[in-house]
Amino acid sequence: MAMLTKKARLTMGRNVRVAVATLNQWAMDFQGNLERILLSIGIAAENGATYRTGPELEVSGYSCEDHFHEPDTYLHSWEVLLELVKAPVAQGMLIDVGMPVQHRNVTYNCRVAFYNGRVVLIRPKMIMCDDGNYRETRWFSPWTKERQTEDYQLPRFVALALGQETVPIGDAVIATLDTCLGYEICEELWNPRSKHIDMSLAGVEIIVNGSGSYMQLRKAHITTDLIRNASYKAGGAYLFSNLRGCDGQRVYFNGCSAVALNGAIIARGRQFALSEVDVTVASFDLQDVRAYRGALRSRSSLAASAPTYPRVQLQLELAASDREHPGTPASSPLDEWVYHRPEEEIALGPACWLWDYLRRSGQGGFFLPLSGGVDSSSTAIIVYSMCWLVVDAIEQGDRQVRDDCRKILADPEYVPKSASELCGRLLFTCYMGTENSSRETRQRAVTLASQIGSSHQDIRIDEAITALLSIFQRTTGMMPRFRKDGGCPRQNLALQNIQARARMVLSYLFAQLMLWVKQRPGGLLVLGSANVDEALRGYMTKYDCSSADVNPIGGISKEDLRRFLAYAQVELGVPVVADIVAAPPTAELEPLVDGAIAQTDEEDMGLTYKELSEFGRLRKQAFCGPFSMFCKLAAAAVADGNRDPKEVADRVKHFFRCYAINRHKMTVLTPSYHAESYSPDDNRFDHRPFLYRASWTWQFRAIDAELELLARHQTRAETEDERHTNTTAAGSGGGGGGGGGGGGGGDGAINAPTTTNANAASNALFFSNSSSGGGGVSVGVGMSSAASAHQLVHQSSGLFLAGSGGTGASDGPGQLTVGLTKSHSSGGYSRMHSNVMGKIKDRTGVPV
Ligand SMILES: Nc1ncnc2c1ncn2[C@@H]1O[C@H](COP(=O)(O)OP(=O)(O)OC[C@H]2O[C@@H]([n+]3cccc(C(=O)O)c3)[C@H](O)[C@@H]2O)[C@@H](O)[C@H]1O
Ligand SMILES: Nc1ncnc2c1ncn2[C@@H]1O[C@H](COP(=O)(O)OP(=O)(O)OP(=O)(O)O)[C@@H](O)[C@H]1O
Ligand SMILES: NC(=O)CC[C@H](N)C(=O)O
Repeated sequence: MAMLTKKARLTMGRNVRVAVATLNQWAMDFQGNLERILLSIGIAAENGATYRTGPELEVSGYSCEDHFHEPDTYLHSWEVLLELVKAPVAQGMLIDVGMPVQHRNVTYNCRVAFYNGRVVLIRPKMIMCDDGNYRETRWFSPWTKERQTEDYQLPRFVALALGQETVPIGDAVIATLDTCLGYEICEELWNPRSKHIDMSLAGVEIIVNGSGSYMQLRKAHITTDLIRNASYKAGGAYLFSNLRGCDGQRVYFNGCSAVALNGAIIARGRQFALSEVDVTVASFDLQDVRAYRGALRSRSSLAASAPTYPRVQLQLELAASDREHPGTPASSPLDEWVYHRPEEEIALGPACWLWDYLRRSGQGGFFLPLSGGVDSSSTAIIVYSMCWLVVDAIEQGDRQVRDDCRKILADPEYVPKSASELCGRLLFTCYMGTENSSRETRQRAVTLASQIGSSHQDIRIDEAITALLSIFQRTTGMMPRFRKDGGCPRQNLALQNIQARARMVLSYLFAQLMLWVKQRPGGLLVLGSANVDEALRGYMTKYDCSSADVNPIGGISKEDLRRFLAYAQVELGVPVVADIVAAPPTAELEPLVDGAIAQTDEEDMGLTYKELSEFGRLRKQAFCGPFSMFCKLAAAAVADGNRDPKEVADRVKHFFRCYAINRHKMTVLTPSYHAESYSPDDNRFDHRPFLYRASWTWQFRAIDAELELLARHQTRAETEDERHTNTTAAGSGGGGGGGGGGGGGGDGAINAPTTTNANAASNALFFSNSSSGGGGVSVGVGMSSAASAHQLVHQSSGLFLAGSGGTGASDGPGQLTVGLTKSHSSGGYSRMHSNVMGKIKDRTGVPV
């Protein structure tokens, strides 16, 4: 007991209690943004925090874009800041907010810190983000004067109200009486020269990151890994605060605000949620930072010579409340952070984004043309998932969600009874059959609607199509015919497209009037449901039902949608999904043959959805033109021995031809939720021309030359192979191929070939990861004779093996990463292909 008391006394007075806010802000909504920031400050105060931080550009909203060129945006941001500085709830706490600031005619993306009625520091972002959907340098300049500050002249109305003329702006940190705090704004963490490194070496103990990081499938682990690693290597506390939700653009900000201490996450917020304000509070002992850093000897010797930072001195103790009311326990490291699987991310992310879109658009619900196929069914189920989230939030007492729901439904007393009951009010689905529609799809649509509770209609649209065609016939005297009736491809296609487009026209009619029919005010948003692969290939009719108001699945691949549906079948209880997934995707625009579907998407496209995903990733993530895409795929095909390079060439050419012909469709793609890193959305994410020479003459010629070269290599290899086989048979007796893999012994052992594959002779290297020795490697080459590692390295112009013998690596000891480059005398190509563990990933964590 005596021991305990002593220990408690020793740890008293050094615990800092901090709050990181997750806010669902809205670009240009200064009123709403102010209210949400104030609410977060209030919650931080209630929880005893002495410091509150929030997301990037939280005052104006992140996605103001060209509004950042408008002086009004800066004026209104300062007006909001003044309200915050003067707010009673903000007194006694160190607070910073993200907002745009103009200084000497240059605009910066800043954090503005204030304390007890004074603005104490403006820290501009020093490394901007221009990847993916980001375009920060279009509006902001980075602060480039390292470790320097200048005087910022506060706007007159702020200066007069606060009695303060200037504040330091620049690369400085804040020193309180008991610790030191510095800023690293969003991309500064993602950059190889992260700012936390120099700051932590200079003794900054708390690193604060206000972010605007958006969701992409399979990306959530990255921020957490970066934060954890930053605080693991540099020691100290890392406070990460992110936006969440749709703030007026195609992206969904990712939440996941967190606090890390010395390499462990000690508090975290949710990734997906409907609530507008979440505050994550954590306590940590400053002495733990000092102890951890002191024990890192290599860090200490670097820190001893690290240059210092300008420090803004504040007469404030961050641990004051702990000293005054001792006994607050420090937060413990959390158990492992469990990430949502991609199918869960699809169930939650687009659902939350749709909710924000719906409530902020002022519309009364959604209208969805439901075909009973994978795409429109996924869209319907995402709306259903949204209804689950809404019901859950209301049950948890979220008044904002309840009020938004009542406003959308124009029913001031409404309380939802269940997700499907709410879905019946919010979602209007419609099957629009023609004589080409099958009984099965119609039935699936009806069943799905009944299982999720949507308000469903089943209509025939043949009359409309006949009417449109008769106008054409009356005018031209000609009537197009389907292929099966002797029509040419042009006629066949025109007859398909008229059905698809008529659906779009009818969709807008129903969307506008269905609430009138139900005697509710307002209209419905039309939902589109073309997936990312169809867009990439252009397998869709321009201005058909793929043209809508918004599309929750436009950034998601068919493969991922299938996974999502399998998940929804079980988790959301929609049994009909099993039939929907099992059915072959079809447009049902050509006549049925004996009542059965005669047209399938994959046959029509000449490509499978799986191939489209692969091509899409290579085009966008690996930045492949036709030639290097062919080289990569041909190398893989040769290595696997399962496909002829000529066939690969044909498919790559077909893909690029279709892509080029249809790229113009991307210019009118329905705005969709950004989810996939290979999205072809040309609004922001994938900037390309929309008028191409579709024959790709130069590029395809290069493919043909490479094909020829491969064929020559193959013939030579086969001849050599034959010669070696004969020699071996004549009595050498040693080293022949065909041994099993994995024979690596001690560290770095490189063994004899493990595989025989005549096809692979000139191209393929096989690596296997030894489990028997740390970092043991066995290498096999597709030649039947024994070859030494020396030879291998010699034959390939570059061969990289990275073996880790460390313990505790996520894939266990002996993990390997292998890259191979090989030059051909004819101009050369390179590959990064043989990745044993399948672990080569792009920046977003997607295997490439
Ligand atoms: N470079 C360019 N810039 C701007 N516009 C360009 C253009 N090239 C052609 N155009 C115009 O584009 C139009 C042709 O495009 P569009 O009318 O869409 O027609 P189109 O692409 O020829 O045909 C539609 C395609 O989608 C398939 N489809 C239809 C319906 C449903 C589904 C499904 O998802 O299951 C698939 C159908 O089998 C066919 O392959 C023409 O008006 C043409 O003049
Ligand atoms: N019979 C139909 N009834 C209602 N809507 C339809 C019908 N056929 C197509 N649509 C709408 O047009 C969109 C594009 O049609 P398409 O034939 O390309 O379907 P898809 O992209 O394969 O999607 P799905 O998997 O939903 O059939 C569909 O997602 C759907 O919203
Ligand atoms: N706003 C930013 O600086 C974005 C940083 C980072 N690349 C991300 O995706 O989160």
